[in-house]
Amino acid sequence: MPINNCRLVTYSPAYTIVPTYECFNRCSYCNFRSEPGKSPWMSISDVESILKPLQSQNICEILILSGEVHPHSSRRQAWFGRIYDLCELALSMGFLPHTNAGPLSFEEMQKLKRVNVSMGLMLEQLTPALLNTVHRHAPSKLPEVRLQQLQWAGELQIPFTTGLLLGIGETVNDWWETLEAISKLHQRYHHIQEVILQPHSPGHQQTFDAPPFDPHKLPEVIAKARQILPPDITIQIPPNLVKDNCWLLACIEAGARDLGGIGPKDEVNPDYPHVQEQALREILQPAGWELVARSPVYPQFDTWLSGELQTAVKRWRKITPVSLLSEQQSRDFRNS
Ligand SMILES: O=c1nc2n(C[C@H](O)[C@H](O)[C@H](O)CO)c3cc(O)ccc3cc-2c(=O)[nH]1
Ligand SMILES: C[C@H]1O[C@@H](n2cnc3c(N)ncnc32)[C@H](O)[C@@H]1O
Ligand code: MET
Ligand code: SF4
Repeated sequence: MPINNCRLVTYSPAYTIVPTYECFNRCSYCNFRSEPGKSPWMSISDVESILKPLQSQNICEILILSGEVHPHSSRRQAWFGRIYDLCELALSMGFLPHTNAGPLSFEEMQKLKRVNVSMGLMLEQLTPALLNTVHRHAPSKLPEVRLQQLQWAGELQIPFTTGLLLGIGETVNDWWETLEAISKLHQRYHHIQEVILQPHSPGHQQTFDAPPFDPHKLPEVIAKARQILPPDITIQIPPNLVKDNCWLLACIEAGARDLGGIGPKDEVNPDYPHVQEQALREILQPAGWELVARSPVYPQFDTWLSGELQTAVKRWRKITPVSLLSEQQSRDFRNS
């Protein structure tokens, strides 16, 4: 089949490191957090022994996903320092780090840019109504704090991942408003590489008593998001949270083109095992979609990275057929 007619869907071969599960926020849908002081922090040598055997496994991304220490806590500096050191270690071992550790100060973001090829933070939903419900005890989820992160990422030229958590008590109109806000910031800074549309998926620990987001609604949300978002932003959906294969395909037909980081465990949704590469291929191929590995930084952002990071990324570009990806992106762009 000529390359032009390939229909491509990407994913990032990834492994997740959790510096700590402790978090001063209590989002009521969370199945990840533990109480402050109750989760030991990962040491550099712990992580080194985890990463060593992964070096021969074609895993490119190390996702650093963390619970949060309060910005005014006396432990904040040590927490941040640990995250920085873990990123530096992963990089020195040949991996490409992507960090989502909640909201950071401008200076913290500036420092982490040196050791991350991209970073991320979900907007969840911008409506302040959630501050009385799921986010009542989660100061990090203040809409203005989250939007500020996206703006700083733009100012600092950090390739950025953001997204919406669907089904946490928001209205349909709230989806479009949150997507419009992402769109607006991207038009100013051109820094958003992907938007995750994440269906709320109840787990064993959460106190928020609501059903999973109805997967039948997802294709419709994706189609409208595709209209609102600029064409150079990729829409990502997590395949482990869209159980039915037909609906996964419907999401792709509706405009999703990426399946996110895939590794041995989804730390955020531990009750929903990641669907592995081969199984995904078997769902996609009969419908004419080819699954392709990508790196955690999209090729159009390579020039925003330091020389050292660019060298690390180039090693992976040799194995990932990015020429195919750029081809698809420009095609999607033309068709939009
Ligand atoms: O396995 C997961 N990966 C998650 N990732 C990883 C993500 O799929 C990749 O790190 C990016 O696509 C970069 O390759 C996130 C990254 C972010 O920046 C923000 C939110 C998430 C959420 C999840 C998640 O719930 N589960
Ligand atoms: C890392 C991201 O994971 C998402 N997240 C947190 N809890 C859940 C859940 N129960 N179901 C789906 N996604 C969740 C949030 O959007 C957070 O920002
Ligand atoms: N605590 C961060 C956030 O909510 C990232 C991990 S959430 C499980 O944004
Ligand atoms: S979702 Fe993130 S911020 Fe909220 S409690 Fe869980 S770890 Fe903390």
